[in-house]
Amino acid sequence: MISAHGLTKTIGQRTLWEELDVTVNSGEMMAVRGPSGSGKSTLLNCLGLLEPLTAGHVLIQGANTTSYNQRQQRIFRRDTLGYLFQNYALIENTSIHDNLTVAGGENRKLSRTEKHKVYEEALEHVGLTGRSRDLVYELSGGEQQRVALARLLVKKPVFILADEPTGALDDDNADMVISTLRYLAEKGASILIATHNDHVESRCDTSLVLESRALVP
Ligand SMILES: Nc1ncnc2c1ncn2[C@@H]1O[C@H](COP(=O)(O)OP(=O)(O)OP(=O)(O)O)[C@@H](O)[C@H]1O
Repeated sequence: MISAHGLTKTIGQRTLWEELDVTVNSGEMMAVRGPSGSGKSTLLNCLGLLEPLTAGHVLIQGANTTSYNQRQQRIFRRDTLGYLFQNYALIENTSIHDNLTVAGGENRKLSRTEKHKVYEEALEHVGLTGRSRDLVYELSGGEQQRVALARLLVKKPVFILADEPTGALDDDNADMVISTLRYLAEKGASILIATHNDHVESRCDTSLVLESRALVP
């Protein structure tokens, strides 16, 4: 579960959002909506500890992540956080298999044989059975997003941030993204999805709408 209170982000003279409260229970998906520039990606980045909040605090599974030092942040990103991007964010010049090996999470403690089984199950789940030696840069966009989903299935993060994950995909691949995220929610994850897509929002449990805010004079 994520429970965040009083979130404020100011960049230069501009306050993107102020005194925001965000709660996503374990098992839930929340859509983050709002016009372009309203700060959806920035909110996700702040919750993922990729950039600092101006104010507010965040509890994830009861731990106050806002007070984490750099080492704790690294461990959080390695073990707790899963990220899904519009541009897939894979290591493009290597194989699908190699991209799964960097998934992190509890998985890294498994034996080689056990890992292989986990990878194959994840690839089967996203319709890429037997493709683990394929090179990422030779895959279509939809297939690359399936690899990114497989990486999440391998890692099983309890907190997932998805930034426009269906923005560049056709309907079938977009459905694959949402149904896989739903599967991960059913396994206990809390998920935030920044999206412009009404259909994606309709598949979420709750919505958070950010407003476009004018520049402070
Ligand atoms: N590091 C930064 N330095 C300066 N401005 C920034 C920085 N990060 C974000 N911004 C600005 O903050 C605003 C919000 O950006 P953000 O990408 O979070 O919006 P968004 O709602 O995700 O937009 P979109 O829907 O177009 O992806 C934008 O005007 C952006 O230019």
